[in-house]
Amino acid sequence: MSSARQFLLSVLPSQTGDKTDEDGARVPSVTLTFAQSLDGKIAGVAGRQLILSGSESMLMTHWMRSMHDAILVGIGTTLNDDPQLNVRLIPETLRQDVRPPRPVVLDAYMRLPTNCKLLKNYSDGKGQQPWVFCASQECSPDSESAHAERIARRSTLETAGVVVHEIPCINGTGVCLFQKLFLIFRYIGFLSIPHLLRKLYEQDIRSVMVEGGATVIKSFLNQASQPRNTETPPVVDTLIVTVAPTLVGDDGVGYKVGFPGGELNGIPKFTHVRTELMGKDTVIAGKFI
Ligand SMILES: NC(=O)C1=CN([C@@H]2O[C@H](COP(=O)(O)OP(=O)(O)OC[C@H]3O[C@@H](n4cnc5c(N)ncnc54)[C@H](O)[C@@H]3O)[C@@H](O)[C@H]2O)C=CC1
Ligand SMILES: Nc1nc(O)c(N)c(N[C@@H]2O[C@H](COP(=O)(O)O)[C@@H](O)[C@H]2O)n1
Repeated sequence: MSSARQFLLSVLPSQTGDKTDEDGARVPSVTLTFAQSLDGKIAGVAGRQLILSGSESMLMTHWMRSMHDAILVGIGTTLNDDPQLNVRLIPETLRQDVRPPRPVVLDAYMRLPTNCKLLKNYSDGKGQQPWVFCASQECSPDSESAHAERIARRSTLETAGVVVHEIPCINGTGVCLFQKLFLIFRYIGFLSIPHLLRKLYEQDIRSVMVEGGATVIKSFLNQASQPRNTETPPVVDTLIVTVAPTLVGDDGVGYKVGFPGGELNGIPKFTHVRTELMGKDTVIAGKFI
């Protein structure tokens, strides 16, 4: 067995399919993963895509993709990188048992371009049919033209081969009006991650690998920091970060953790599990507690 595969099997949770959220609803296990430079950047100036991972850790990422039912990115990454999110690097002889993962895009306003690689790969048989999660009607402006535009976008995407799922946006249910207005303003166009995970489980997704980008990483780290009762597992189970021995500089794109105004405000509790050298890169895996 390849050493990257062994590493992953030792750090990823076994897929029992019995994970539940705070309200007892079934949800998939979540792995958050990305590659960063020594100075904590995930992309170059103005978001330019950087190949940070060397061949060994990139192969590990493809093995990781093969061990998850779905690979999720935000629309920012899709527009910027035009990613494929499939399993290409595993040697042909070992690929027979690999089930291609489902590409999933968080895309509140259905901006996914119909000429993207995800759709091209699907039509060429090189990837699964992509799913877009968009904002449900109640999160969208309530005007006739906005309604018509939503229907038109959905129809364009579906005709191009996308499966569109509607879920609510972050709306501050259960908080006071002031906080609610703050949340709606701050997270405009952000989909509710608890609703996303439930919907994914309903669609037979038992494990999801979240690849980024910066905004999505912050959202999932924030979810991992949410207070919960002791029996409920964290929303994000595993964090696997590839650290490349390179510096990008202050103009590169980093990711943020937590919120100002409190030492541990929004910073999830994390415990180290294993570190492995893969070629030039260091791959660090840990769990949230
Ligand atoms: N080094 C690495 O491993 C990776 C680097 N990247 C880089 O990240 C950059 C893209 O990052 P971003 O622009 O921040 O885009 P992103 O991929 O994080 O997408 C963010 C967008 O997704 C939508 N969204 C809907 N619901 C959301 C939610 N609950 N939470 C967060 N976003 C939600 C919003 O429109 C939001 O603006 C690119 O430069 C790309 O190259 C992306 C993935 C991995
Ligand atoms: N593991 C890893 N290392 C890097 O150096 C990266 N830039 C990324 N980026 C992620 O992979 C997506 C591209 O995937 P495809 O090769 O097109 O399948 C990119 O959009 C990021 O999500 N990851």
